[in-house]
Amino acid sequence: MIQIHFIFNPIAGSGHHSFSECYLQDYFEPENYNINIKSSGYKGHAIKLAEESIRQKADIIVACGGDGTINEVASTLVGTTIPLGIVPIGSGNGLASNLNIPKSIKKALFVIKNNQSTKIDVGCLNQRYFFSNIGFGFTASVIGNYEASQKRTLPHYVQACFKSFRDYNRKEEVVISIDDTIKLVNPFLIFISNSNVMGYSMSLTPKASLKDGLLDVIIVPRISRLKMAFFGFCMLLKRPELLKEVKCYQTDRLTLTQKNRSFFESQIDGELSKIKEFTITVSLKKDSLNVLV
Ligand SMILES: Nc1ncnc2c1ncn2[C@@H]1O[C@H](COP(=O)(O)OP(=O)(O)OP(=O)(O)O)[C@@H](O)[C@H]1O
Repeated sequence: MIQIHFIFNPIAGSGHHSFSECYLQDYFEPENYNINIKSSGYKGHAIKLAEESIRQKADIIVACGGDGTINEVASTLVGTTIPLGIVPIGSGNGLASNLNIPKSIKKALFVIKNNQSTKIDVGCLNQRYFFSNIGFGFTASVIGNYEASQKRTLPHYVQACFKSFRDYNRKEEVVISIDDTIKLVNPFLIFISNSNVMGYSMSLTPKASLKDGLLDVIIVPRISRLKMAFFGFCMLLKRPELLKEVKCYQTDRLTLTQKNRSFFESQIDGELSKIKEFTITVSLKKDSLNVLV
């Protein structure tokens, strides 16, 4: 008997999805599968639910939600042999897009049933994991405004971008050490990605791969509002390098040190996070998560 656990975020995306045992039994027949459905009740709850599923000897754990839910569930599975299934019912669904997991729930369930897994790299920010991307500066500001809107839809994401475009004016100096290069930057944004999709099919790192053992890094220094608007346009074209100030790197490790503050305002897989450290190390664990694709 296969123990399959579904961890479902009821507020992900439109917030209109629900999963019943009866519905899932159409895909996972009761003769072969024991279905366990858990609903997360608050931010971070999916971590506890997934840890409980591991103790309950789940054979497959499925994250039903967006990149935030995937982050919570997958973080407990790094380094284990338990495969992660994904039903992408979030708003951005960056990781699922990179993995070509269909947005149709029915098709995503068939992918899980098919039981083909692949190993992907996992990003580490100090002690935390990320699977899609992390960002500082403007990208964290956008996520802050997006979360404040309390709605997880594309129009609210676009509104959050415009609000940050209008208001964002932070001055911070960060020392970045990548491979043998050390530089002091006053960034508009720093974006570090394992995946080639940010969410909503947009990308700042179209060449990133979940399997290449490398993180793709984009650093944009402080620029004028006109250039910010041009950069937004380049992002829609998936050609961020068209702005000449953009610096792109590929590496498996970098460190960021704040010059004047004792914390980093960041987004981790699309969730706002304040990191109370002067220095952070970002690295990669190669092939450390099994995902059903
Ligand atoms: N019952 C709940 N009430 C409030 N927040 C929740 C609840 N369950 C989970 N969360 C939180 O909701 C946040 C958003 O979830 P998730 O990322 O899955 O959806 P999304 O933002 O719509 O999708 P995406 O990240 O792909 O855009 C996560 O931080 C998660 O911890």
